[in-house]
Amino acid sequence: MNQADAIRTSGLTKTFGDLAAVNGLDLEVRVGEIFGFLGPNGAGKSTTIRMLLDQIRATSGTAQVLGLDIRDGSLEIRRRIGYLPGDLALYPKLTGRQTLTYFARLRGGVSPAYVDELAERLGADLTRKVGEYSTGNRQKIGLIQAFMHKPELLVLDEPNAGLDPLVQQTFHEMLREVRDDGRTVFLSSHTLSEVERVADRVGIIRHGRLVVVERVDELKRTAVRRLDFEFAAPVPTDLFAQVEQVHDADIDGVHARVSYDGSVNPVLQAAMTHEVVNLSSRDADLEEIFLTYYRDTTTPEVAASTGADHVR
Ligand SMILES: Nc1ncnc2c1ncn2[C@@H]1O[C@H](COP(=O)(O)OP(=O)(O)OP(=O)(O)O)[C@@H](O)[C@H]1O
Repeated sequence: MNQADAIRTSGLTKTFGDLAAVNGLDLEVRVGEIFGFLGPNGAGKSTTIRMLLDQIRATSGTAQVLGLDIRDGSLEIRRRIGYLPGDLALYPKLTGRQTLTYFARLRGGVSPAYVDELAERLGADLTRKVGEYSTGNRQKIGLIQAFMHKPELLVLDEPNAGLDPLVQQTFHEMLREVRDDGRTVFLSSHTLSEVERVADRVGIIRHGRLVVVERVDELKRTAVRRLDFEFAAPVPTDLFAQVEQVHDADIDGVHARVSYDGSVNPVLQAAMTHEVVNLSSRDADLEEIFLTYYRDTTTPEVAASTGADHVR
């Protein structure tokens, strides 16, 4: 194992009956990076995390977290990481403060002053009973307990749930500080915009398989680009149908919005068969590349029966 890997999985697989929730996952998360684990609902993100934390057993494959085998080293792994589960269960009769004190006692080595600092930064109300909390405040308690012992690795399952934009900003600052400290963040999300803002690299998972791992800046560089045309007269709706580089062409009379990748020349050549009066291009948009990987929204079962499981 590479010393620089905080998480490494090899052929990690979990099946539930006929369903391969996670299918042959090969993943490397490096020490000191913020890694975004991105995929729509049901893609296999939580199942992966639960295997890494030994909450469920892999059907096959192996994995190490902080160099430790996920089965043999599970106790030490839990001690050394901070974890925010997707379905955080809290005792409703305790206040936020009592809840955090309880977690801190279980862990040991937590500075109360640091807990206060985190609570203040996130604007968490620790005085009320957890049962009376909003989703956002519950999430803040979950984040504080994950961060409070300054773990080497943070594993966060959908951490943004219920956080308002200002708190999200603070939370992202906290993630960057963890990275600047040489520690690692593994962040699962189905929201591209969240991951795009904060992650160094992303892995996109779909139907239990990793379809791409890439640096965010590189994804942006190679992402789908957009040209908006205005023509002198209405153009046929299939004007770009033969252009291989074109992903989508939305043509409405004299206006055409075209997304493409690769060379722009064939796109322009097709457009120039008509009189162009205006042309604007837009920067690469990660949302579009994300959609490229998710173009097929059919379920695995349907995809298997129609053979429509194409990832571009
Ligand atoms: N205990 C289980 N028994 C049966 N199927 C399960 C179980 N846990 C998860 N699954 C299925 O495995 C697939 C992956 O689920 P998982 O929760 O890992 O997805 P996810 O990417 O985390 O999505 P979400 O954001 O909705 O939590 C889904 O089809 C889910 O229904």
